[in-house]
Order: sequence, then structure tokens, then C-alpha cells
Amino acid sequence: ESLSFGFLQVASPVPQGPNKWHEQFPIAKGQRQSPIDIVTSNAKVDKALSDNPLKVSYSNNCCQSVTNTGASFQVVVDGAGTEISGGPLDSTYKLVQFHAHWGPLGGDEGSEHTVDGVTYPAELHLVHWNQKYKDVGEAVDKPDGLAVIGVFFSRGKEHAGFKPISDLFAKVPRKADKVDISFNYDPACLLPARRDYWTYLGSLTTPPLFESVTWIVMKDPVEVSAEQLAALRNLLWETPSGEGQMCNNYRPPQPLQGRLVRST
Ligand SMILES: NS(=O)(=O)c1ccc(NCc2ccco2)cc1
Ligand SMILES: [Zn+2]
Repeated sequence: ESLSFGFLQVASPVPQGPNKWHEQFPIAKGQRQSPIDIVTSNAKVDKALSDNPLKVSYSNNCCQSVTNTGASFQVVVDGAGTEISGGPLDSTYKLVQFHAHWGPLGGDEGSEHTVDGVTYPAELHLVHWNQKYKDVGEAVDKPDGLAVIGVFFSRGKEHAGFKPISDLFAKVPRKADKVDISFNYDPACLLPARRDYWTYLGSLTTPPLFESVTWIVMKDPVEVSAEQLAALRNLLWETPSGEGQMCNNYRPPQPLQGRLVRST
């Protein structure tokens, strides 16, 4: 008799957009969701934030690799010596990864947070976990588990510090592609010179949308070139009509639900 194997080709489901996430992740309609529109006139200057300045001390050999997660690029960091503390943080947090969100080619939307309704072409997220927990897996869903520093990218002159990373995107076109970072790299070079920020209690901006993030959104954008923004589109992802350039991987602003935004 003939032995036949019916190979059922099940394509991996195309990720659903932000307005459907609540079906599988009800917390999408929660009380401390991110991102938000930062209404600068409603932000409250809190002297305590400047009295105990945010301390960022990253080592320059902490970056291990860049991978295509299927939703962004992700630079994976080994937490050694990459700590932040102070400002709104009650303990020390360690950097675990950084990634970004961006819009269409040449467009001005793409950031997740907006400032008085203004969007930026991209937004970088430096993700840290609270050292009071034993690992990032334990921290990820605790109310004080994570701290994410958001940095707006504006279009302008080339960002020399971002170039070693943006040059790697062409090497990781497909989901799960990964390239090692063999050079020394200090992610602090991606922060604006002026360290003023807004801070509020929010969430992960992609599923599982855990309400576990103390957001620290830098006030000043950093300039990157049009070519560096275009390099983000060397990353590919699944679209309803097959593989395409990764873009518009940002969640729009969510209801503030009466939260206070503090400012330095
Ligand atoms: N866009 S975001 O910065 O809110 C964000 C969204 C999702 C995750 N999930 C992965 C993760 C959690 C802790 C470390 O890695 C991490 C960060
Ligand atoms: Zn993010």
C-alpha cells in the first residue's frame, strides 16, 4: 500500500494590528496602557526628579547581537554593567534589549509617544528590568518590573553612533535572522545630550501589553539621516500580501485614564 503524508502547509498567521489586540489581550483596554500623547502643559515638573538625577551607566561591550524579531530589530544586551537608577526609579534596572518603532518611508509618523500631538519618524526603546526580581521573566509583568527609555528620532544629519547598528539591518532581513555584534558599542551614544524627560506609569506597547513599565521619554529627539531611517526598511516582515518591508510597527496613543505625567 502507498504511504502518503499529507503535509499541511499552515502559513504562520500574519500578526493582527493594534485595534484587534484586545481580543486576545484584554489588558489592551486597561488603565495604564502605552504609548500616550504627552500634553506638555499638563506635565507636572517634579523637583524630586532633578534632586535625584537619572543615572545611566552602560558598558561599551554589552551589545551581543542584532536580530529581526518579525516586529522590529532587537539589539540583545547582556546586562553586565548596564544599569540605570535614580529619577523616577526606586531601584536599579538593567538593560536587556533595545529596538525601535517607525512609520512609512519618508513619512513623519512612526513614533509611539507623541508630544502635543506631534509624531516623529521613529522612536527607540531601551528596555530595562528591575534588579529586585530574579530575572527579566519574573519582572516583565510586575507593576515596577520594567523601565523603558524612549528616544525620538528626527530626520536630519547622520547619527554616527547609530550607524554601526543601522548598517547591520541589511544582514537580518528575515524573522529570526541574527548577526553578532563583534565591535564595542555603548548604547548611551543614542541618548540626547540634554537628559530632560517626561515620566509616567504605563505598559508594553506590543502584546502581551503588561502594565509593568515606568516610562522615561526623553524630551529632545536625536537626529538620524533619511538613509538611516530608510535602512530600517531593510528589515522584512509578513504582510497580508506576503513578505514586505517592515514599517508602521507602532501602536497609536492610548487613553491617559487620568494618569499624571511628571517632567524634569
Ligand atoms: N515596545 S516596548 O518597549 O513597550 C516593549 C514591548 C514588548 C516587550 N517584550 C519583550 C521583553 C519584555 C522584557 C524584555 O523583553 C519589551 C518591550
Ligand atoms: Zn518598543
